[in-house]
Amino acid sequence: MPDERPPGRTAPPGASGWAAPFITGEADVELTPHRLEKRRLAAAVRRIVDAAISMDLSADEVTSLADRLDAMASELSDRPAAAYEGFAEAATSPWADGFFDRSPVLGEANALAPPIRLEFSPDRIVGRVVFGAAYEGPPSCVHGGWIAAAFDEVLGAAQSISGAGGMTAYLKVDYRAPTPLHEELVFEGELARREGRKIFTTGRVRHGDLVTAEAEALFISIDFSRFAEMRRARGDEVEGTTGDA
Ligand SMILES: CCCCCCCC/C=C\CCCCCCCC(=O)SCCNC(=O)CCNC(=O)[C@H](O)C(C)(C)COP(=O)(O)OP(=O)(O)OC[C@H]1O[C@@H](n2cnc3c(N)ncnc32)[C@H](O)[C@@H]1OP(=O)(O)O
Repeated sequence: MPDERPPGRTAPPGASGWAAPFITGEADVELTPHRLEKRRLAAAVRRIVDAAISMDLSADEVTSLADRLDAMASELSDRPAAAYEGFAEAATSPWADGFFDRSPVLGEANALAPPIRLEFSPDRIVGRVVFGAAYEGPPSCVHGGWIAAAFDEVLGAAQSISGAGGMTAYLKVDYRAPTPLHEELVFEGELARREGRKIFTTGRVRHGDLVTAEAEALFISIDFSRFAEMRRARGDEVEGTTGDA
């Protein structure tokens, strides 16, 4: 089991495999005021993105808003990027900010993320989300690439039910019916089977009673020292390796 948890995170009674402590440990990471403010900042940026794509503005209003936001963006991009720790999906998440805050799909502190809210149970992962205007593909429908990204994440979480975790080898999506924007969607993911390093998962997304897409994905569990290598390549200082998945 990798030993990259922050100090103080403990596995709950009965947890097995490396994944369960990571997932259930999410709740142990303190929601500090700083972390909550990062989430609030991302939520504000998300609203700006939504408004920028949806609002009916005159040309002058567009120019005025673009000037103000452009100035703010310049101010921010002049600041150096902060170093962060972690790996893989956690790589997008510094430990201090919990496991998923920076995820591009789940991250409440990442304005790019819709975000999807995951619920973990021993046999199933459920992800709830409302995609806004910025995610439009066909008119008033969610872009298929975002549906695939959501499945990658939900099935990526479902793989951990196997007690191991790794990278997506393939992801197949069957789009059955248009998936609406601005409506609650419920993604589900389960472990189908594990054969050695191969972890097979299946899932679907529902809008009410209607299944709008189904998916299957294969994940290959990997030795987490490979994440340590990727982090070194990124320029992180990484001590030792992290053990097997
Ligand atoms: C990220 C991990 C986090 C885990 C966390 C879990 C809990 C957290 C909860 C929740 C949310 C987070 C969830 C996030 C999820 C997002 C994940 C992504 O989006 S990952 C980015 C996209 N994927 C890549 O970039 C992979 C790129 N590919 C590779 O690096 C390699 O190809 C890799 C690691 C997949 C396999 O390479 P090899 O060298 O380790 O192993 P070889 O020997 O090639 O394959 C092993 C076996 O698998 C089969 N295999 C490999 N790829 C296959 C394929 N595409 N189709 C069928 N079989 C395949 C092979 O034929 C082989 O089978 P035989 O042992 O010979 O029977």
